[in-house]
Parts: sequence; C-alpha cells; structure tokens
Amino acid sequence: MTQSVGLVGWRGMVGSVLMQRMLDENDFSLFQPVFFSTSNAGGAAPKWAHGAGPLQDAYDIEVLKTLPIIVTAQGGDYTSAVYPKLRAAGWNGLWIDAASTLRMADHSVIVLDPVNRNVIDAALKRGVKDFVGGNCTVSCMLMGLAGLFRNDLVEWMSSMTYQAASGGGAQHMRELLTQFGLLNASVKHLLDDPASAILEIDRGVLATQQDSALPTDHFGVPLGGNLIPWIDKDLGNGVSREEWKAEAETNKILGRGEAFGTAPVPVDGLCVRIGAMRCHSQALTIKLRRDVPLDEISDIIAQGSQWAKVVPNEREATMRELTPVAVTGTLDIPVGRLRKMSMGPEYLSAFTVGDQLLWGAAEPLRRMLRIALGEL
Ligand SMILES: NC(=O)C1=CN([C@@H]2O[C@H](COP(=O)(O)OP(=O)(O)OC[C@H]3O[C@@H](n4cnc5c(N)ncnc54)[C@H](OP(=O)(O)O)[C@@H]3O)[C@@H](O)[C@H]2O)C=CC1
Ligand SMILES: N[C@@H](CC(=O)OP(=O)(O)O)C(=O)O
Repeated sequence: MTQSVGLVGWRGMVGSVLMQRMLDENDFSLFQPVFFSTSNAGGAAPKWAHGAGPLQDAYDIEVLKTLPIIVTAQGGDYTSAVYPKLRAAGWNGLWIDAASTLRMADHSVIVLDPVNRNVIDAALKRGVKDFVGGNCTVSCMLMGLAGLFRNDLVEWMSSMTYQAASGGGAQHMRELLTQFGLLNASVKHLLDDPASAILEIDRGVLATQQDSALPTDHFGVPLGGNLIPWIDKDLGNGVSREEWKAEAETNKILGRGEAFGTAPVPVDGLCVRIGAMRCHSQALTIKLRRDVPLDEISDIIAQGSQWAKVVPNEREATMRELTPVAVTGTLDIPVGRLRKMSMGPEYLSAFTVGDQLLWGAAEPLRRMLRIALGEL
C-alpha cells in the first residue's frame, strides 16, 4: 500500500514549483497525497491531483498526526505555530520543511542530497525526523562547488551575492515589475524620441524612483534600477541574517563545525538584492588549501555533481551561459569566471548562478521525500 504524505503550502510560490517538479518526475505515483490549506479547508484539491480528497485544515493537529510524512512549504510562521504542537501531541513522523525556522536546531538536518547524502543517510539511521531545505544562496553555491568541498580544497570563502526578487516572495516579484513599468512609462515620451537628451531621461527616471508614490511596500525602497545591500534581519553586529546563514548552513550541510568535532570552513561576505527575477548569482573568492592547477579545478567542479557546469572563462560563453536569464527554470548550476587572482595561486575567483526556486527551495525537498520513500 502506498504511504500517505501531507502537503502543506502547495499553492504558494515555492509550493507551486515543488508540485510542478513532482509532476514532471512522476513522484505522485509513489505516494497518496493529502492536501492541506491554512485558508480553505474543505475546498477542492488541485485539479491535477486526480482522486485526492478535499483540502484538510493545516492547523488540525489530529488530522496531521495521522500522516507518516508531512512536506511543508507554507512558511516559517506556520512551522512555528504547528510543528511544536504536533511533536507535543506525540507525532513521530518525518517533517520535511522549506522554512528556515528549524534549520539550525540540533534535531534537524539541512537537506541537499547531491552534496550531503552521507549526512542525510546517517541521520535517518539514527532516527532523525526533521529535514529542512537550506537557504537558497547556500544551496545554489554548494551545488556548484560541491567538488571543491568534497576534495577539502576550500580553506575559506567570501561570497558577494546578487539575489533575485523572488527570494522575498511573489509580492516582491510583482512589485519589482510594477516599478520597472512605472519607470518606463515616466520617460516613454522621451525614449520614443531618438533626439531626446539621455540626461533628461535619467533625471526623469530618478524623479520617479524618488517619488513617494512609487510602490515600495514590499522592498521598502525602489529595487527597479537600484540595488539593496541588505537581506533579511539586522543581527546588530553589522551582519545581516542572510550573511550569517552562509557559514552556519554551509558547515551544517557539509557535516562540519563544532557540532561535528571539526573546524568550520569560514564563509563570509555581503548579500545584495538586485532586480533579477528568480536566479541568485554570487561572485566568490576562494582561498584554496593548496595551489591546484586551473584545469584540475575545472574537472573537480564539473565532477562535483551532474548539475554543475563549468563555463569557459571567456566573454562570449560567459554572456551566453552565466546569467539569470540563461539559467532560470533549469536545474543547471553554471560555474564560470574561474581564474587565479593576483593575490596568489591559492586564490580562486568564481561566479555561479542558480534558480533559487529549484535547487534553492523546491528540489532538495522533493528529493528528500523520495529518499524517505526509499526511491532515491
Ligand atoms: N521565496 C523563496 O525564495 C524561498 C522561500 N522559502 C521558504 O518557503 C516558504 C514559502 O515561501 P513562498 O512560497 O514564497 O510563500 P507564498 O507566500 O508564495 O505562499 C505561502 C502560502 O500563502 C498562501 N496564499 C495566500 N494567498 C495566496 C495566493 N494568492 N497564491 C498562492 N498562495 C497564497 C498559501 O497558503 P494556503 O493555500 O494555505 O492559503 C501558500 O501556501 C517560506 O517559509 C520561505 O522561507 C525557502 C526558500 C526560498
Ligand atoms: N532570504 C532569501 C530567501 C529565503 O526564503 O531564504 P530562507 O529560506 O533562508 O529564509 C532571499 O531573500 O533571497
């Protein structure tokens, strides 16, 4: 008999990408889905889920308790509200979650199986029940650089990120596009006139960006034609929470650091929001433990996972293959701009791009469910 799996958050942005991937990979043939809702209990299950019963109340602990596995992309508030009650009620099932709430808990594992299948398998063996997807920037970076970490070549790393609007959620993507539209409209008459002065266009755009009527409810300031060098909470020590995650989560995913009795790999940098739609990019400075020739480094990265793709460090290839537009909607993680830096032969420069809704959010959860079902 196929197991039942509870699905919470399936119609949100991450949840929709997750459902699409599950459909693409025929995952629904492996389990009986039970769909939940926080807003529409009793409503109809999604049309494509043939034979699924009505939506269950996502806050009903008694119903949730009946499921051996729950997958949630509903968000951190939901996890905070429901997870403790469910465990307190004696539920002993597997909790697979996209939210950051439980990521650093002692009882959880951050899942990214092409990188840390050994950590996941060991955890399952010792009875760990909580499996959480990693931060999108961290997961995409590790999917690109898995080979370097597996060969223990990274002494430390600095990452400068270029994070897409989707990291904030669907409303943030809409706001960005609305801003772009308004900026364009405000100078359209000048753009249409080839003889108009570019500085007049520039002044017009700036006036619109600085106009309090421009919608900025979600980002707080304009993102269209701008950037925001702060993501997530202010930790009060000059570090943003997004920046803090880089070292904390990278090491936990790799099974390194104090909790594992080893020295952590230092990872630090600046996280910046830019006006891309759903791909996070990062410029990396990597201090290698030793001088490794560049062709060997390329091979190690390319062999790190089937999704890591080395892009030749040439202008044409870079412009064609190493951009958010080229990567969006694919599972590929291109790694390019590979070269030794002027600081010395152990200093490696790299640039990588990943779809933050795929490897950054949905894909690790989908694969964790397959692992739990014994199908991966
Ligand atoms: N956004 C991202 O890039 C990443 C997000 N995550 C995590 O995933 C979680 C979910 O994020 P995200 O998918 O962006 O959240 P969304 O806001 O898109 O969806 C969350 C929930 O909002 C409800 N909802 C209300 N109105 C709508 C609507 N019009 N359309 C769809 N859903 C609606 C749905 O719940 P219901 O059906 O019950 O009403 C849905 O499950 C968060 O915890 C986040 O931390 C993790 C990695 C990356
Ligand atoms: N904070 C990420 C998105 C995200 O949801 O991250 P996390 O899952 O670590 O909260 C971003 O804004 O790009």
